[in-house]
Order: sequence, then structure tokens, then C-alpha cells
Amino acid sequence: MSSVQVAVRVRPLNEREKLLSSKVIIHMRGNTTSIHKPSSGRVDKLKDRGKTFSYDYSFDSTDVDSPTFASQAKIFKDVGSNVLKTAFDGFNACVFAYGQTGSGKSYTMMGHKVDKGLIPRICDELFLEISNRNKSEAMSFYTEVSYLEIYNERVQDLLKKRPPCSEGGGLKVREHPTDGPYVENLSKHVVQSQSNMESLITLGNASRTIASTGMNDFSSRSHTIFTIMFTQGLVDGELPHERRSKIHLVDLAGSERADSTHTTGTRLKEGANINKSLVTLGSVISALADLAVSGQSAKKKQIFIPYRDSVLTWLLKDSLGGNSITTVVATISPADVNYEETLSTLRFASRAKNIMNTPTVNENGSIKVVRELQAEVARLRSLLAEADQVFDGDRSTSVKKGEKLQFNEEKVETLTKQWSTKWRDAQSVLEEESVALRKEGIGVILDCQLPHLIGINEDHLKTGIILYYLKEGRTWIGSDVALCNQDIMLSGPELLREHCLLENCAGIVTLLPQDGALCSVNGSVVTHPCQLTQGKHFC
Ligand SMILES: Nc1ncnc2c1ncn2[C@@H]1O[C@H](COP(=O)(O)OP(=O)(O)OP(=O)(O)O)[C@@H](O)[C@H]1O
Repeated sequence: MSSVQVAVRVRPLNEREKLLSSKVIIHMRGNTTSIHKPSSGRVDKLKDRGKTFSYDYSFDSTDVDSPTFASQAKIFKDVGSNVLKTAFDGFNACVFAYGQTGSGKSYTMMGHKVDKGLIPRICDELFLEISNRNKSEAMSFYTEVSYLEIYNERVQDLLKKRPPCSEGGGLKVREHPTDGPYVENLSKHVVQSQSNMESLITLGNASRTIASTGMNDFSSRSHTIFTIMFTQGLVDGELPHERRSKIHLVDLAGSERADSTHTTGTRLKEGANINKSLVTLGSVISALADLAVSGQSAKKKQIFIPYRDSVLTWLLKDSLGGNSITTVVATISPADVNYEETLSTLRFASRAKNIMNTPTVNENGSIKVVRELQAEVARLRSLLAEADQVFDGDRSTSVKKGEKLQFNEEKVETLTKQWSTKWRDAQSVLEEESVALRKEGIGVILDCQLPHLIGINEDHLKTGIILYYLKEGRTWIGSDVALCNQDIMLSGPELLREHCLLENCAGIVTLLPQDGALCSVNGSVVTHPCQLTQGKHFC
């Protein structure tokens, strides 16, 4: 069992709060956070209106010159590095940022280019650690990411263009009998470097639903979940090991109050949906907290956790009360004008502390079987050795044990081989640089982030489709009788020996037809250099 870790972070006063001459009502000391109610008169002043909460971390980011200032690097050191340790140990991890609109959730999770937040720092450190471990251990790694947003209770893939939710383009959430809730058809991208990861983050962020509200000029109007699926493989002696972990990094939309955000129309509808999932999140957290304190009592059986009441809680089911090591970062404003919202966030964070999760190391099931068989092999071997020393006259028992031993040994060998082949295949996908085949429904989808050509035979009765991956530099296309070797060899009546060449310069591909060669793009004949883009039909 592991309790949810809770951190609270207070940001500096913003320009609006300064214009309103707001007072700072948040004070942090060690792990505690105190809030003081803004006074409205002399009588108020006489009462002690301060409330103090204790958390795992209280991060004070109000004043960059203060010796206790909590920078982005400090948040990563205390929260992010723990996430990575958890993942390398084979557990699932989750961090989610919760707080009022404009309180610093996106700043904490994503940050800015020059002041990176948790997500980019975790990704950078992940690849740094992978390269360190690659040097010293016989280990290999396989990393995939997905990025989604939940907008108006619909799930949208941020890494793949699909019809907008308003046109019925939302993805479906389903439940796997053992792996739990998942998003059907959500794209997963194989990532092999930090720069690869950075491009995907930039791509996803550009697709987020953001708008200006009264509280924040760049307010996130959706909840986002950035997920890293991380697998480690190792053959230690004869024994294979495979551990998988999922890291969910969640940036929630802000809790709204129509009066403070001056919302109307679309923004109001968004606000209602954001509130719906945040209210459900609050109910789930309260129910889980009750569950943790109810021990073995009869009341425990009556506690219902309303995960299914919102898409957000349904997808985060495992991170809340399940198989994950989870951290909540509650972000708050220091200003007196936000007293009510801030107090409500601090109370939410306090309740979240009570949640108990049950993280377990995620091992590949077939490898568990190999381990158990190995243990059985060792046991049978020692029984046979004992029987040889003290011959008890019962040969048939020894023969049976010997046969079982041989059977188990063969099974261990076969399963180990099967796993090694599967793992090697996964690794070769990485080597082929981001080219991956994915089953989708009854079809197969090709994910390729590099420039490529797909060759379709003119004879429609032939079913072979060839993928030509376009390397950086020049790719020559011609016939097999050309004077110099052609990279792509085709055949056909009008094909010249050296027909054309494709020049790939940092992902920009230009077609250069040779003199007299018949080339066409989207049905128009091309005789001069022409830039090709995704989806063009080139003959
Ligand atoms: N710790 C901090 N230090 C400096 N600036 C901060 C900090 N936290 C937030 N800010 C600034 O405050 C503004 C609002 O922050 P941010 O967009 O992260 O809020 P949010 O909670 O994600 O809001 P929303 O829910 O509306 O998306 C941004 O301009 C951000 O740069």
C-alpha cells in the first residue's frame, strides 16, 4: 500500500492581482501551508482566522529572491525524479496538477521553453537515464507516448488529426478485463530520443484547446493526459526480465466560477463540463479517503467510488486508488482575492493525502511463468539428486520426476526463446526509425514519422504494397539497367534508366525529374523541381 503524495505550490502575484492591490495570504514553512482569511474589519482582526495544512511538500514560488524559492528544477528534483525512479522500478506513476484557473497548473506541468516544467524535464531525464543504463547494463528499452485531451467530456487525440469532437470525432473509452479503462484508437508513438519526444510534445500542445478567460489569457479549456509507456527488457543469465510502466502526466483544466472568470456562451458550457469532471474527481477522492479510514468496518462495503461518472475519473481509475504511485500537485494563488478558491484547493489536497493505492511491479505474464518453471526445475533437480544419493528402491517415482524435469526445462527454453524473439522484433522497429505497423480494427495502420513513399502496384490484382523510406540526402529512382545503381528500381514502358531523384533535406522532400522523364504529381505533369508533401500522389 502506498498513500498518494501531495504537494502544494504557490505562484507569484500576477499583474491583475497587483492591480487590485491584493495581499499575500499564503505562508509556507517546511511542509506546511497556512492561509489567512482577508480581514474585513477590526472585529475580524481580533480573531485568529489562520488555517494550517500539512502536506508532503509545500513549494513556495512567490519570490524568486527568497532563499526558500521553489524553482521548476526543485519541483522536478522532489516530484519528477521520484516518478522516474518509480518507472525504472517497474511501477506505474501518475502526477496530476489540480487548482484554480490561472494558478499555475500548466506552468508546473509543461512550463515554458526557457523554464521547462515537469513533463519535458521527466522526458529529458528519461532518455539521459536510458543512455546511462545502456552503457553499463545489458538492458534494452522501448518507449511509446500518447497525448489526449478531454474536452466537453469527449476524448481527442492530440497527436493525430481527427475530425473535431463537435463533428462526432471523439474517441471511445473502453475497459480491458485486466488492463482496465483505455481509449480505443488512441495513437501511440514509438519514441527513441529526447528530440523525438520534444517534437511530439510541441505537436500535441499546438492542438490543445486554449482560450482567454477573465482569469488567464491562455487558459486550458480541457484536461490533458500525456502518457509514457515504458518497457525494460533484460536477459540476466538464462532468465528474461520484462517490466512495463505507464506514466500519466495530467494537466487538469481549472476549476471555474462564472463570476470570477466572466464566462458566457461556449466558455460557460466548457466551464460546466470542466466542473462536472472536477466535481466527480472530488467525489472520487472523498470516497477513496473514506474508504482508507474505514478500515475493515462494514461501512467499507457500502462505499461506492463513482469513477464512471466522468471520462476523466474513469481514465484515471488506476491512478486513484489502484495500481500506481500517484502525486497530486495542487497549485494556488497567493492573493487574498482568491481566498475561497484557494481554501477549497487546500482542502481538496488534504483529502487526497488519505487515498491509499496498491502499486505492484508490472511484469510480463509469460515471464512470470518462466520464473515459476525455473523454480520448479531447481526443485525437481534437487529432489532427483537426493533420490540418487539415498536410493529408496522406487525407480518409477525417479523416472517420473526426471521426465517432468525434462519437460519443464524444454518449456523454459521455448518460452525464453519466444520472449527474446518478440523483444528483438520490438527493438528492430526502433532501429527502423519510427516505422510501425499498428492493428486498427480489422486493418493495419502504418505509423511513419519520416518522409516515405508507398508504392502501389499498377496491377490492382497484385496485393503487395511497398514502403520506401526516404533517407536524408538523395534517393535515385530508375530501372535495373541504369548505369549507376538506383535506390528504387521500377519497371514500365516509359521509365528512363535514371528517371528522377528525390532530395530529402531535413524532412523537406523535393522531386527532381531527369530530362525527358515523365513524372506527375496529383495528375499534373512536372518537369521542374517540385516539393512533395504528405498525401501527394506521385507517378
Ligand atoms: N510558479 C510560477 N512562476 C511564475 N509564473 C507562473 C507560475 N505559475 C504560473 N505562472 C504564470 O501564471 C499564468 C497562469 O499560469 P497557468 O497557465 O500555468 O495556469 P493554469 O492553472 O494552467 O490555468 P488554466 O486552468 O486556466 O489553464 C501564466 O502566465 C504562467 O506563466
